[in-house]
Amino acid sequence: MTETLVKGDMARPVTPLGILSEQLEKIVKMAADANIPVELSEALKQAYQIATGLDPYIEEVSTQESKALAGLAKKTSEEPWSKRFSDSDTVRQLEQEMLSGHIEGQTLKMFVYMTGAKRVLEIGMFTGYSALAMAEALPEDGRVVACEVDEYVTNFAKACFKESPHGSKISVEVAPALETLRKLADAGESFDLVFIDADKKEYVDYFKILLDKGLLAPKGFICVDNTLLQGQPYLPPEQRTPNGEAIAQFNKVVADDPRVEQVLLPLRDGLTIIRRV
Ligand SMILES: C[S@@+](CC[C@H](N)C(=O)[O-])C[C@H]1O[C@@H](n2cnc3c(N)ncnc32)[C@H](O)[C@@H]1O
Repeated sequence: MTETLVKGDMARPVTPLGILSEQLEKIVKMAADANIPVELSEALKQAYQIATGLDPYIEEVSTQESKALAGLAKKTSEEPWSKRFSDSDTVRQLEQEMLSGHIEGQTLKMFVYMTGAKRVLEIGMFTGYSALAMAEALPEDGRVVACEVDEYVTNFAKACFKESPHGSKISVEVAPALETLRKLADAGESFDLVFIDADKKEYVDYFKILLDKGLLAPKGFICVDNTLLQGQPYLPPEQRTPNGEAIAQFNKVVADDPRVEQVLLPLRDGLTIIRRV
């Protein structure tokens, strides 16, 4: 089984491991029709099993998501996103694969618990999975400020937040994220934990504003999603999409910035954790 998200039209692999598993599946099928040595066939099968078994196993032994999060993920997978865009309900083409999901959500929850964060900023909310996951780990007086540019998906998320006792900890700023970040900085706000997950081409700008304008609290952490972007940053540059190129540049900017230390975790599509030194 390759890593795809729940169900819905056109669910597709969106992580390096998911894509690798899909490729291995094709190779195993081709090998079955070819006259190859038994040893090669066995080695291929084992590589396929190791790759495709990893995500289901991690899911199986990690704490299950809450009912509210499971409901939100299901509702997101059932939404006809292409139609919403062609009907001009959404300002851009959104897709179910944007949702971070169980393991990343559980990881973000753990980060909130581990850091004792009280003020969380999310840049790129979509239907609210990661925002709600982090809210679940916050104390009663904790707060998530979520930046989202799309009105339709904001209303979708707000309806889901009502299904959770933690939804009231989330407030949404509906505007281009850079505008919201400048507004929050001007208001003197700062955050213990920031999750960047919006426009890949703006990642460098988000990162710089967070550090330059004091939005990141002195002992705060930034988590950045999709920093492996389907393997593109480490593939030959001619194979990269514009988003892949943007992420490759972002990763280099962070690596070259002496103000921070960071680690890129191979979780899902890549999650980089950054702190100020
Ligand atoms: C990958 S999704 C976020 C997924 C979400 N964090 C989750 O875990 O389910 C990216 C979201 O960022 C929003 N977005 C993209 N560009 C933006 C911008 N410039 N300002 C604010 N939101 C933006 C998109 O509308 C989309 O909903």
